[in-house]
Amino acid sequence: MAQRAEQAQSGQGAEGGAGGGVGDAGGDVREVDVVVIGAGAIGENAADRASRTGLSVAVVEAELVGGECSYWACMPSKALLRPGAAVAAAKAVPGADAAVTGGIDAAAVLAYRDEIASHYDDASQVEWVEGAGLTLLRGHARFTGERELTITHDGTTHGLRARHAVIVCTGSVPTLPPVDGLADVDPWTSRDATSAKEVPGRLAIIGGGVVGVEMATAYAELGSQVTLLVRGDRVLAPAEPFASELLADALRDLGVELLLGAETRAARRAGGAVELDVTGPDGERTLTVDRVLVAAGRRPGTADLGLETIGLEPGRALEVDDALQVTGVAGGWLFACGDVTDRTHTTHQGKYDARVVGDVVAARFASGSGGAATDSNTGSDASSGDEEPPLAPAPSAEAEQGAGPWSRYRATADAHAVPQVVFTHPEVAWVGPTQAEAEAAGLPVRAISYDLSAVAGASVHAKGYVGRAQVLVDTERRVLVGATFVGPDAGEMLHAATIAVVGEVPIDRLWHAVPSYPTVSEVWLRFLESAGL
Ligand SMILES: Cc1cc2nc3c(=O)[nH]c(=O)nc-3n(C[C@H](O)[C@H](O)[C@H](O)COP(=O)(O)OP(=O)(O)OC[C@H]3O[C@@H](n4cnc5c(N)ncnc54)[C@H](O)[C@@H]3O)c2cc1C
Ligand SMILES: NC(=O)c1ccc[n+]([C@@H]2O[C@H](COP(=O)([O-])OP(=O)(O)OC[C@H]3O[C@@H](n4cnc5c(N)ncnc54)[C@H](O)[C@@H]3O)[C@@H](O)[C@H]2O)c1
Repeated sequence: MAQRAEQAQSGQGAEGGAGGGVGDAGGDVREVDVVVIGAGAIGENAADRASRTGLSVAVVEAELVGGECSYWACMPSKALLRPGAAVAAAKAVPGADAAVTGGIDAAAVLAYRDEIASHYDDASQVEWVEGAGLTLLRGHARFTGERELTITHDGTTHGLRARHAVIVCTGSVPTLPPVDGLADVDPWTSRDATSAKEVPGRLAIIGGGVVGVEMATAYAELGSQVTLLVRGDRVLAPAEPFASELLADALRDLGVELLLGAETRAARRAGGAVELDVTGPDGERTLTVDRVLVAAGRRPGTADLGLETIGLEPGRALEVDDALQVTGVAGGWLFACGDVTDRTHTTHQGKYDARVVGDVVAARFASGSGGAATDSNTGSDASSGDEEPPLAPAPSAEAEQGAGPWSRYRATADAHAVPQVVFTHPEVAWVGPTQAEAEAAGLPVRAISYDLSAVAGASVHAKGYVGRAQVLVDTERRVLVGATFVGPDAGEMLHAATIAVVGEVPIDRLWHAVPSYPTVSEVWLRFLESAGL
């Protein structure tokens, strides 16, 4: 590990990497085997895996190591959402409800959020990167040609050359919809909403996607009067329609004003407040709020990456194949994973792609000098000491060359079994296609739906439990292709479905997977009974 780091740091000498040609680098050029651009969760994992056959790997990061997920997305947003779920869970159990005597303490929630976001300090993640034997380079990376980059940090520019491969993991940035005057009212993006220091009295949210519904839930529970402006006819449009309906009811119960079919036309300041002109099914209306959160989607982080120097268009997503190699660039040296590919939009699926691309790079460009596996959480040697030998062999060029779907070298699940948990109250969790998507793809599916409140475990879990689940069965292959769960803690029920879908477990075999009594998971038994078993 240490050897890899040293090689990278002394690259301009020991590794024979000195020389010009790397943009405006002033002759100061490092050379490593592999460069990873972006040290978000995805870049960190790709770099760690890529280093497993002894390749020297440098990770370049312009902001905080850990990326969006750690400081401005998954972790802080869940910290804002968890208190509301915990209070609601206690209030739903007779006897326990008496213990809830006050409302949510917004200031304490924001302090808890800061703690979960490591107080916006990446020291522990830097320690992990260094412990894994990777070289961290602070700065903004830009391509200047094939496998060649410049890194700009604090006004100084250095060159960096990858001997074998570059993996782009630069994530995504929020989009600002073309609403007249919106940019002038200092709108919040998801970064501002997840790192806010105070709770606005009146909050308008533009966009009813994942960020919109999660932040509407969090801020309503923290005490804001929230208006959710949804362009389409339902919230959370990628989910099953029944999930959108249950979620819309829950948001209204929380006091969120839902404006469906709403188009925001213009925004302007009005004293200390903001006015929004909104057109909807009931005509025109002007909304006065204290803050506007824009949650209208994201675009890939490729605008300022020098893509034009390698024949790609800046601003566009990097298209990749199932080995995460960028298509449209010759030479087999460019890879990408995470949000920047537009192929995955969650941390867990991006990290799956990162494991695949890391193994592909480790196999294709193996230096033969290493081969020790590291634990991606600790950076420690997983194969040292008296431990049992690993059950899976280290990446190898031979294995990768013949690799097919569902091998560790191909991100096959991206097209079949992507799990998504939306941490609203109730949670909405699904894997695989929706019924409409499956039918559009020509799959012979039958949907089996069940009211979760009718399961014995639900009556114990919460009085007045509200939830519904649905599985999609391929009637020809007799396997599950998708599932959706809506209810308290529904996200915790999802992984069983993901395993059934990925494993293509026949429903006749699933019959033998007996859910424990009295858990809400007993719904699995009801599904199979409804299928005729
Ligand atoms: C509010 C919110 C909540 C979310 N909640 C969840 C959730 O609960 N669960 C979930 O699975 N997903 C969630 N997501 C999605 C998840 O955050 C992303 O899918 C994930 O962060 C993508 O990781 P990434 O590494 O591709 O990008 P990022 O995390 O954005 O990392 C990219 C890194 O690259 C760096 N970078 C960019 N350009 C350069 C450059 N030129 N040079 C050097 N460095 C550069 C950036 O500084 C950044 O650190 C959420 C997203 C949002 C917005
Ligand atoms: N729990 C999680 O896994 C989680 C949580 C938050 C975000 N994310 C990810 O982050 C990404 C970004 O989330 P997001 O919610 O910003 O994007 P999104 O694409 O999920 O939703 C954006 C929504 O905004 C709407 N929209 C676009 N322009 C609009 C306009 N002018 N007026 C009104 N509505 C408009 C779109 O129709 C869409 O419904 C997503 O890919 C999501 O998967 C994941």
